[in-house]
Order: sequence, then structure tokens, then C-alpha cells
Amino acid sequence: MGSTLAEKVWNAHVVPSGDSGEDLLYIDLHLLHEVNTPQAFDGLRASGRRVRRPDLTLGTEDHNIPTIAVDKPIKDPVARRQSELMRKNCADFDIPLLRIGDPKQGIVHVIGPELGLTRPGMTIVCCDSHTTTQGAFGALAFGIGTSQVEHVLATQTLAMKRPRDMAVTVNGTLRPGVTAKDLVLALIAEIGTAGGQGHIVEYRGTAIDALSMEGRMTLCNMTVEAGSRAGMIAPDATTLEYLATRPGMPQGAAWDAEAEHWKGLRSDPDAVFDKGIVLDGDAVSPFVSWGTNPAQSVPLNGLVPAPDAFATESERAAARHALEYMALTPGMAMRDVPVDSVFVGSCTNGRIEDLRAVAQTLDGRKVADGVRMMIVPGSASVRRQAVAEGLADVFDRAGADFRAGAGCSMCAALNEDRLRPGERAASTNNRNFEGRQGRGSRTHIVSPAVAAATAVSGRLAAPDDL
Ligand SMILES: CC(C)[C@H](C(=O)O)[C@@H](O)C(=O)O
Ligand code: SF4
Repeated sequence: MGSTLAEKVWNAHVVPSGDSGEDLLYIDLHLLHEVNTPQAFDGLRASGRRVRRPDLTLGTEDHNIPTIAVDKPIKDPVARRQSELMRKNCADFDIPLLRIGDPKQGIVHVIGPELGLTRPGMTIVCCDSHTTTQGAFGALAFGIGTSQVEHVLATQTLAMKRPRDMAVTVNGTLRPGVTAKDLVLALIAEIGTAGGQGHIVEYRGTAIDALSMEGRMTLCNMTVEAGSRAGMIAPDATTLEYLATRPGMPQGAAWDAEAEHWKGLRSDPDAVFDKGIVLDGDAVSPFVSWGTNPAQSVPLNGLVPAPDAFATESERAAARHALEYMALTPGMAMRDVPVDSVFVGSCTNGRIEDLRAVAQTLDGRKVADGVRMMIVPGSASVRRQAVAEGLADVFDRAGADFRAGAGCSMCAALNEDRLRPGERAASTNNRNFEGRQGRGSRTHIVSPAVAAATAVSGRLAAPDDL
């Protein structure tokens, strides 16, 4: 019987250890941000341990930091304290840190790939659930908790039981205007927020092959919203093309050898998956969330569902509750839902391709009266590129607020960028639970193209509607 991609990467990292029922995995890259890490460093101090491989560890500031006045001291006292702690911890333990204002700074899941740190076949962990983003490169990448962060810092290893394997095959072709974001929302709507629980998902099929690296990252990013441990896509020509442009890549014969090895990282034809689902790429259309979890999503062409339409009482109760929180009426066309605000950004959709898609729709148009649109780059490098390509001018002319600083911003409202109670947003982020974007906030998860069209129309819309 052949092996899956996940199994191959896993097995290549198992460090011989006692028979504990768990494998001890060697970790190739450990990323850190300012949330969820302070206790791990306190633990190291308490036990008098050092960081074993600071050279395989990198920190960035992303969650709490402001996205305006990036050159000034942080005003918010909580955010300032978090950053100060992060700076002290990284300095004390010799870990490189990309601080606010650093040209390489950005959201942790955006900078790994951008800086060429994320490579096929690696094991990558970070104190953050959306670490799964980096599985787009054929790496095994997932989020870990604070005590595991401490363990990896101290030993560069992690004890874990290997998750099961799940294949998500997307045949056919995504139609023009349909993006990886729509695909992943459609997938989660189908399998539910626990549909991938205990599994590493491998995406395959012609619609996946055709995705750009940015699209693949969006897909793997939201894989965790289906409860999955990780998402992976086997490296191919698209992956190699992206990697070839990244800093620090091997050159000449060394590159050829590495590329050969990477191309071999794929599931064997006779590999057996514990679970599988097949989707028709041609059938996917722009998707939007109506409720308070990402599975509560429907096609933009669809209607706000009636709670009675759900199969189980728990789903019906969840739908009733979500509709009340979201102030929506069953039967209302999603296209008739008006928004107050539009947020473009996050580790799901804050990369250059996302900003290009937004600019394409905003070009020559204006954000609707009464709607505020905030665009926050996923990294400082994305921002520089957006300026260089003229996207920033398009955003300005349209009346959107293109922020100077990169970070999580209104994705999680851990800095001062947040929605007011009751405010409704179309947002390119990945989570829409109650209060996610500020107390009482109402989030509709959308693709960048839908976000842009919605900003112009003032109601949920796709570019074709304009
Ligand atoms: C703050 C962090 C731990 C959290 C995560 O793990 O995902 C955040 O990034 C989020 O998206 O909710
Ligand atoms: S952008 Fe949002 S989802 Fe991504 S790491 Fe930051 S808070 Fe989490």
C-alpha cells in the first residue's frame, strides 16, 4: 500500500523515542507572534531552559499592532504591553523578531511563504490555528497551543499522534469570478465545521492544480475552519515557480536537486485515505456566509435559509440563534443584504493577488455613500508591491482606506480596528463568530472580488452585478 503526502512528510520527521503511543516530530520551522507566547517563555525561564534552535525560530508582530502610525510608539496600553513582552522574550532568547516598521514584518502566515522560509516537505508550527495556510506548499503546517510552543522552543520537537488522512478532490474548473475563497466556503458548508476533525486534508484534482499559490494558501488557511488539523497540496510547477522568486533559495545544481526532491512529494497512486469527498469545481459559485460560523454559508445567488430547512434540531437552533444575531430574515436574497463596512485583509486574503482583485473591481468606481472600506495589507512587502503596481492609487481614488501598516487588524479586532456593535461587514477574513470583529459585530465572510463589488454597491454583490 502506498503512502499519502502527509504520511511521507510525517515519517521523514519522526525522531526515535520511547514507545509512548505518540510520535516525536522534528520541527523545521517555528513561527511566533505576540499572542499565546508569553507563558511559553515564562515556562522556559522557570525551568532554566534555553531555546534549542533560535535559527529555526522567527517572531513577528501582527495581532495587536496598529495599522496606522506604524512609525510611532504603540498607543493602546494592552497592545503596547504585548509587543514589549514579545520584544523582551525574543531578545532574551536570541530569536529574530520582525517588529512593526520592519520591511519584512507582516501576518505570520503571510511572511513565511513570502520570505522563502516555507518550503515543501517541511514541518512548520506556530501558536496560531491558521498556520495551516502554509500547507499550500506541501509542508505539514499546523497550529499548536502554548504548552506545545514551550516544548518546541526547548527541544525543537513535538509529541503527537498522526492524524488521519482525508482527500478533498475538486474536479473540473472553477468558473471565471469564482475563487479559492468561494470553494472553501462551499466545502465547509458541505462538510461542516467538524467535517475534517482529526484529519489532515489533502486537496487534489484539476481545479486545485489550476489555483495560484495565493489561492492555495486561502484554501489551506480555511481548512482549519472545518476542524481539520492541516491542509496540504502536493508541490507542482506552480509551487516551484513561486518558490524560485523567493529569497534564499538554492541556486544552480542545488536548486535542481531540491526541485527534483520537492516534485516527488506527492501521495502514491495507491495511497489510501481514511475519508474522502469529491466536489465539482464547475458547480461552485461565489459564496457568502449568512450566520455565525463559516459553515453557515450559501451561494451569493441564494437566500437566507429558514431554520426549519435544517436536518437536525441542533442545526435548527443554531440557525435561529445566528439569524437573530445577524438580524436577517429567512427568505431574504443574500444580494439584498446591505452592509455598513467592508474589510479586505487577513492571512486568508491579504496577499497581493487579493489586492489586485479588489483593485480590478474598484478601478474607476467609488465606495458607496455611507459604506466604509478598509484594506489592510497582509505584510509590509504586500503594501510596497501594491503601491508599486498602482493599486494604492486605485484604492485612494475609490475612497477606500488603505492602511499604512500590515497586520491582522479587523480580522480579529485585537487592535483598535473594529466594527461597532450592530455594524455589518463584508469581510475577507475567515471567522464570523459573535463578536469576532468587535462586540456585537456582524460578519459576512466573502472573497476579495465580492468584497470590492459589495463596497461599490452597498449590498452583497459580485463584480458581474455592477
Ligand atoms: C490569536 C490567535 C491565537 C488566533 C488563532 O489561533 O487563530 C487568531 O489568529 C485567530 O485567527 O483567531
Ligand atoms: S489575520 Fe486573522 S485569522 Fe489570520 S492570524 Fe491574524 S487574527 Fe488569525
